[in-house]
Amino acid sequence: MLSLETLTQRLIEHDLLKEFIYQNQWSYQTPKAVDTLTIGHLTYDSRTIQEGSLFFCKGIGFKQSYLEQAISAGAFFYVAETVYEVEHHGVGIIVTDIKKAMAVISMAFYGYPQNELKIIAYTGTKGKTTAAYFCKYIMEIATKEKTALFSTMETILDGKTATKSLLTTPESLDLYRMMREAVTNGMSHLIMEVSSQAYKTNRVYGLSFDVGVFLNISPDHIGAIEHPDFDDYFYCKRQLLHHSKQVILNRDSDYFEMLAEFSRANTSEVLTYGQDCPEADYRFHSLAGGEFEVTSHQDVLKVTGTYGINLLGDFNQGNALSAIMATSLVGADQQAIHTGLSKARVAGRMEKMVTGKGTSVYVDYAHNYLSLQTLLSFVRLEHPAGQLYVVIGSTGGKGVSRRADFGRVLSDFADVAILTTDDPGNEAPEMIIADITAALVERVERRIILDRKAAITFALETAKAEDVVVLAGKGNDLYQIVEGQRIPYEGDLKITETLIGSGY
Ligand SMILES: CC(=O)N[C@H]1[C@@H](OP(=O)(O)OP(=O)(O)OC[C@H]2O[C@@H](n3ccc(=O)[nH]c3=O)[C@H](O)[C@@H]2O)O[C@H](CO)[C@@H](O)[C@@H]1O[C@H](C)C(=O)N[C@@H](C)C(=O)N[C@H](CCC(=O)O)C(=O)O
Ligand SMILES: Nc1ncnc2c1ncn2[C@@H]1O[C@H](COP(=O)(O)OP(=O)(O)OP(=O)(O)O)[C@@H](O)[C@H]1O
Repeated sequence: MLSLETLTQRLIEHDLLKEFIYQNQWSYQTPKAVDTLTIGHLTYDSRTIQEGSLFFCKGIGFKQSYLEQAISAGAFFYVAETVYEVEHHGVGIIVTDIKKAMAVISMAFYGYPQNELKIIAYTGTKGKTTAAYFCKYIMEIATKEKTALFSTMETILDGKTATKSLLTTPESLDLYRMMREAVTNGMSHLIMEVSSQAYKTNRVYGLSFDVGVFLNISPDHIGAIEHPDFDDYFYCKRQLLHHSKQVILNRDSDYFEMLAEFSRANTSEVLTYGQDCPEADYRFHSLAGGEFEVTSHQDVLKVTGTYGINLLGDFNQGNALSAIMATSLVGADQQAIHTGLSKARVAGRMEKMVTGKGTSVYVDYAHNYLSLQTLLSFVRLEHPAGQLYVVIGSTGGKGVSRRADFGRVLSDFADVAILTTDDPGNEAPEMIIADITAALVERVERRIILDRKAAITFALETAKAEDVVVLAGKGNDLYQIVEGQRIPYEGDLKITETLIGSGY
């Protein structure tokens, strides 16, 4: 519940209020006749109105007819950036920025649940989900299942029940609604991923985190519906550093010095980590068998020692170290950290299988330059002999620059590129593939097989024992996005398991 009076105060504090419209009159003050009213429900979807709802008119695809539908379904309040010529007996609240206003109103409506949670927030081009899951496994033990999670893959509000997420970072209204639900469920901690889009579209406007972790940065998400250029992408991403009480930075990240400067401008609580990096506050060194050793000149967190994780790749050890530091900062002890990390699994990330004839097969969610480059260089090091087969496509409608990037990375590492379908959206997969092959050097053998299952089957059939097959891009996605629809897909993992089971 929220009184109209409080809502007005909050909007004024944030300099967001333009005017009220009530009975065709405008005013800057709350209209007298309604200033004692309270708001009992918020929504930005005209199909979910309740009697007396406040409706947010927001979004690129917004139409006046949605407001008309909302009013006729009983919305008494609407918030918008412009006055709409509609028949309305309720209150129009006109603001300068609808997404900021939605964030400010939502946090007030849900009673500032962020103040009742210790929040770890992750950003970076790659590794957010993996590191968030490392934290989740640790905090599950440390808090006895009182940790919520908002990740790209799943949302957990009661410490154990996972539902599929729609966005990496939810819209502000959903964010605060879910935080409140988590608090009501007894959660004390929250781990969340913060995308660059979340800052660009003010989903996290006004929100501060207890610990903010910046993993890495590399050009991505640049295109018509995301960021106009790298500068904008990087600017949005580094906003996390201004909104975190304590910051953890990866010394091995590009632009580290700049990130450190931004962080220090906001907080003196900056900790760094890195691989075999003497300047880092915490360093990790890879040992045999997937273990790694953490050392520090001054172990304020009391976390030095040897740890083991199930995920391959030294980059995942870096992700794990960031999780060790972040969870320690919010109260996890070393025992919980050890146990949590040893149990952690992240579906579709670095899952390795071996076929009957002995070919190693990796299923991994790598779907941009940084991740594919990291993945293939790791696989090359692990399997220096034999040919490297890569089954890969690229998404339609967004991240267009990834296609040429994939061509370049495949040129550097792959022997055989099997080009296939990966969420083509409204584009023809053949055209996406043509963009990839345009950047592919002659040396790399190529084969176009649009049906992804057939492409995987071909790779497993053709690769010899000493060869290695990488199935990149889809991770554990069980759908293909085609023309706005999620079409069910068996999944790279399941297909591979079935093929191996049937004698491959
Ligand atoms: C730019 C942006 O923030 N887009 C999100 C945003 O869209 P929008 O505000 O423009 O709204 P819209 O979908 O155009 O619809 C307009 C409004 O009409 C309403 N409506 C619609 C139909 C109707 O009958 N009645 C009605 O009221 C809708 O509820 C909506 O409020 O709000 C929608 C939910 O209301 C999201 O689905 C949508 O995500 C888009 C599709 C999306 O997928 N964005 C991606 C790029 C994204 O944000 N990705 C990042 C991860 C990227 C990374 O890895 O870094 C993420 O955080 O997920
Ligand atoms: N620290 C890292 N550096 C480079 N690549 C990484 C790192 N961590 C993970 N990856 C690669 O990126 C892929 C995706 O990992 P993950 O899902 O954790 O990242 P994400 O940041 O959540 O990605 P997205 O924004 O696409 O959801 C992994 O499958 C792996 O190939």
